Amino acid sequence: MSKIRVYELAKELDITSKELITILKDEFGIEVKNHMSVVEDEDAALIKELLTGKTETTAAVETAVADEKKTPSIVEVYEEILSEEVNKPVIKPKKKGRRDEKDESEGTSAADSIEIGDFITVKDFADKLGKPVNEVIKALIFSGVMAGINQEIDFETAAKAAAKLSVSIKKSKEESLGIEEDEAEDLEDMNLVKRPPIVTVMGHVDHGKTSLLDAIRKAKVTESEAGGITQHIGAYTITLNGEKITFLDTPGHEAFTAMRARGAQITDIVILVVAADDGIMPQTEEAINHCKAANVPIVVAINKIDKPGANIEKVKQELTEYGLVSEEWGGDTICVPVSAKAKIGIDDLLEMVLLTAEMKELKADSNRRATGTVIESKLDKGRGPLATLLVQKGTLNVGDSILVGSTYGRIRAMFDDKQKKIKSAGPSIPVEVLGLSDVPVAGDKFHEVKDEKTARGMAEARKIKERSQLQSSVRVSLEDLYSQVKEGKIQELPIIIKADVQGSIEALKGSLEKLSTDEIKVRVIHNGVGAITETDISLATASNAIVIGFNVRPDNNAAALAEKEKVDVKTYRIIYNAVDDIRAAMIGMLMPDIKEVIQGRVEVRATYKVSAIGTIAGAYVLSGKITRNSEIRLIRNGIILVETKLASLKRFKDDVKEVAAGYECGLSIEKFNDIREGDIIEAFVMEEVKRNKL
Ligand SMILES: Nc1nc2c(ncn2[C@@H]2O[C@H](COP(=O)(O)OP(=O)(O)OP(=O)(O)O)[C@@H](O)[C@H]2O)c(=O)[nH]1
Repeated sequence: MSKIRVYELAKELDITSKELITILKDEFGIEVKNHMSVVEDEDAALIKELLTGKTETTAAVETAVADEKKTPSIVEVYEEILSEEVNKPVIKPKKKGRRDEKDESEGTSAADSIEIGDFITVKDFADKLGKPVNEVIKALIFSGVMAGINQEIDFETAAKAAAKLSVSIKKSKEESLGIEEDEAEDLEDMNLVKRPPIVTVMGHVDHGKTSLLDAIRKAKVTESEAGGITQHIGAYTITLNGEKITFLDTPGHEAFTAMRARGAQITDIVILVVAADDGIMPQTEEAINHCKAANVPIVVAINKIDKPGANIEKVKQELTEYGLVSEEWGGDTICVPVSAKAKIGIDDLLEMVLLTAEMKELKADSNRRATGTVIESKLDKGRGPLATLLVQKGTLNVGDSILVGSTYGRIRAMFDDKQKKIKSAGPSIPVEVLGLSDVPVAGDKFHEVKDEKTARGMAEARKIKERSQLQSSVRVSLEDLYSQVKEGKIQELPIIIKADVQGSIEALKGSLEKLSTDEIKVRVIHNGVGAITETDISLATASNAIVIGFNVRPDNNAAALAEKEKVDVKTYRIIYNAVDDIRAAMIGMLMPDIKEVIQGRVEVRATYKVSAIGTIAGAYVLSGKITRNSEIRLIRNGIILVETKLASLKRFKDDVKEVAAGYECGLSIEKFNDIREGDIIEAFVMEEVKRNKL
């Protein structure tokens, strides 16, 4: 293998030897002594690619920015649109497929329908449309994308803008870079063959998810295949009676929801583990709701049947309350009694999984270009970015070029779940791959494309797009529900309800679901008693739902996550108000509202009974502040017990106006004496907020 010295390579790249040594160490994990050390040719090629890649991206961004400054600036176009709006308040949409008479008189040859590939620059797009660039940029702005004349836009963005210009648009086969996402294509395809099911294990904490995954792996992998210990790469495949099953081996619903939140639904079947001595618990219920929301079939593993307290029939009874009626009782839910510990029923369970898979007729074409999803990824010091990919269609081979989210690469090496080097992997097979330019994000899709240059070009175009669209992700919120429905962005309003008692949930659920109209369906996808938790927020993120709390509050982690993910969380004390708000939001009549602003959180650390006054709390301000005039609510285990005002606020013996975070205080609450150690007092004020005008 040929080699190049550090100083030679540095010269070629126009950087100093010292800079190159740092890059070698930090980005590739290659330690070299000095400028005379040698670098393998393959490594040198990768470094060159990395550095030129970076320069090209920067150059592309700079060109885009420069273009925006030249003809015409986006801001100018935007201002023009605004002034047009003022002079001409009603814009009549053009009839689809018909040319505008203005167009006719000026003699522009506007097209009725055009074909483009996966990506196109704004300028080329305008040429194809036969429209002035200004007009195209305007249409793009109306579809929510700010793009300069030389910036590349993808097919989807172009399609939206074209629709605004009443031009129909098709993907051209020749210009397409090879991303074949069209599901319909597969249906027509004659090459479909059976593929293994992809299974996730879910269930309540300690019900035995990990033990079951281990039991399956040990029973089936080590016994049948030489090689022994399985590496954890996020997924593994087992064989039963010549049939394969792929397990995603991160148990629990976090992984499942995280994937769905990124739009990746990879699980075909869920094994729901329920401990026979414990029955259905809150996380079992959550898992059931996750599966229902994702429309994934469940096979129930009733675990721990070796335990003296095991009661299989009781579990089946409880399952019926969630609409899962076992087969023996005339339903269609398969329940298999197992013991992960005593290794009972494992084969039965796997057979039932295969049976369920057979009913689903899972098929894929293994002869096409590979596509699939990233299961796990990490940066390995020595080997660079590593990713576990689950192939979903086609066959992935060593040497293939792939685009993964906004990273790319050429597969240098591929390993199976036993760390055995392999050359190719077909549908439903997980593989660990080497050769990506960066660490991809779990849940991202990958696509094989024709060559590495194409992969890189597309990855860079995606990065630019990501930057320009960073702000504009669509999240459902009551404030702009109406406009989202009108624009056809959503047809369903999924809601998660958390409340202090089951009775309120039932009442709220009934009233809310009755609000459904032809245009928008209101659907409660999950409900539960207790505080709003992080899991509720991640389910909301994954399902684009809003969260309604009735007499309960989000805990700290949930509040932080909701803010980060921009999930709309609304809390109410009166059912009527909740129903009224949603009804108003659906018809675009949500009025300016009074919004509460949290001032601070205070923890009760001791209580004293004083006969003339009642209960006094010794408390500590955890965050923000509390003031004498604050409105307050007393929260115990996430549930609101009372909402009222303070009767007194003291520091030592003195009455004070406010106490800040980090200080202790004494307080009593108006007409409320049941204060206990550990209670949280939330101080807030009400402020009027303007809602978005429609
Ligand atoms: N007797 C008995 N114990 C079991 C069985 N399966 C699991 N356990 C025990 O139950 C406990 C919890 O099992 P895990 O596999 O860690 O449960 P998990 O659902 O993965 O728990 P988390 O990962 O914490 O959510 C462990 O102490 C296991 O040894 C079983 O079939 N029988």
